[in-house]
Amino acid sequence: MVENIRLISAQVVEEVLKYDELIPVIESALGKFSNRPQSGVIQPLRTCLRIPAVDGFLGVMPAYSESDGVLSTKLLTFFPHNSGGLSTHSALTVLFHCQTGVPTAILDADVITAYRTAAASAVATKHLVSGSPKKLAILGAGVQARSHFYALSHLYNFYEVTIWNHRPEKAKALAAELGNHVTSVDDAEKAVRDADVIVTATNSSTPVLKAAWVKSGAHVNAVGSCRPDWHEIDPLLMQTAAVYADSKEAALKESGDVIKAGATIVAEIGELVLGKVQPRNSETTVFKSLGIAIEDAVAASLVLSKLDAHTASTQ
Ligand SMILES: NC(=O)C1=CN([C@@H]2O[C@H](COP(=O)(O)OP(=O)(O)OC[C@H]3O[C@@H](n4cnc5c(N)ncnc54)[C@H](O)[C@@H]3O)[C@@H](O)[C@H]2O)C=CC1
Ligand SMILES: O=C([O-])C1=[NH+]CCC1
Repeated sequence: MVENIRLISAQVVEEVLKYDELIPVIESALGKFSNRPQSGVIQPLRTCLRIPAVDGFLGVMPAYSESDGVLSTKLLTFFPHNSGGLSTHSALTVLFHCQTGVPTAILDADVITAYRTAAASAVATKHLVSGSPKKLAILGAGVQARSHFYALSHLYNFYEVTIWNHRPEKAKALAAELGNHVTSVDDAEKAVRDADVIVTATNSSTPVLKAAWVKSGAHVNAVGSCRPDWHEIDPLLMQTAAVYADSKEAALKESGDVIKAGATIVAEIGELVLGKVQPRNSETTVFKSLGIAIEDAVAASLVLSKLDAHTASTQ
């Protein structure tokens, strides 16, 4: 059995996974997730095994989508104190044959996690922001900061992009890598001033974004602090903005931003995708992203179908 399992490296994933294909796939998955089980999606809340010694966790994230023909589980570790070039998140996705249950592939899921999370934020932004946002601000300068820049830039032509990080040298390096309309800003308040779209993607356990800094009508993709006792957003913003989530169940159990602020979730992004809920114009919005297993399942399936198409075209 093990000899027939395909092993897909991060490098191969990076070569084939493109936002023009991934964003619609994630959009469809979010819709199906919010219409489960009728849509054929089955996905429980992930199991997070805490590792107190390193302040981290091991997450187990199974998902099944009948219509996509995909059964998978992602195994993910978050070790926030990793340093010296070692990434804080490590992930594998295992795919199984839907009829036989036989494992078919193991994918390095580091790149998938970076891309599918940013693709979900792109979907949320598309449904919650009207018109053409001009300024993007990113708090954090790690893996998710980079993937969010590319996914959101795939949808919009930002005139200005600012990056803040608690270690300014990382923000400077990322800004230099991303292009000449991207600048690093040492003060988080200045970085988000007048921003139309804000991304928070840090490992902070305390708020990095204050309500008073956010322009009225702006949209925030709140990507970090996926733990019930960590928060990255000022509770006042969570209480006053219209808050959306990828999963209401996950937001209420896993998100310190939601739990500590006692925030109300207006709707899931999938409900917007399905047209079940209409966004209210011009309100300040927050997308509380936790990351859901169905995103990993369909992204992994997309990678394999791209590889299969490539193989077929070269035979
Ligand atoms: N919603 C989702 O689906 C996903 C969420 N995440 C979360 O997004 C966040 C960022 O993830 P990555 O970019 O992969 O991590 P990373 O480790 O690559 O980057 C984290 C960034 O946060 C900064 N940082 C670390 N400690 C900080 C502190 N105390 N205050 C302010 N900034 C601090 C680092 O300098 C770095 O710029 C994490 O909280 C992670 O758990 C990650 C993957 C998926
Ligand atoms: O869904 C995911 O992969 C993650 N959510 C929080 C950390 C990683």
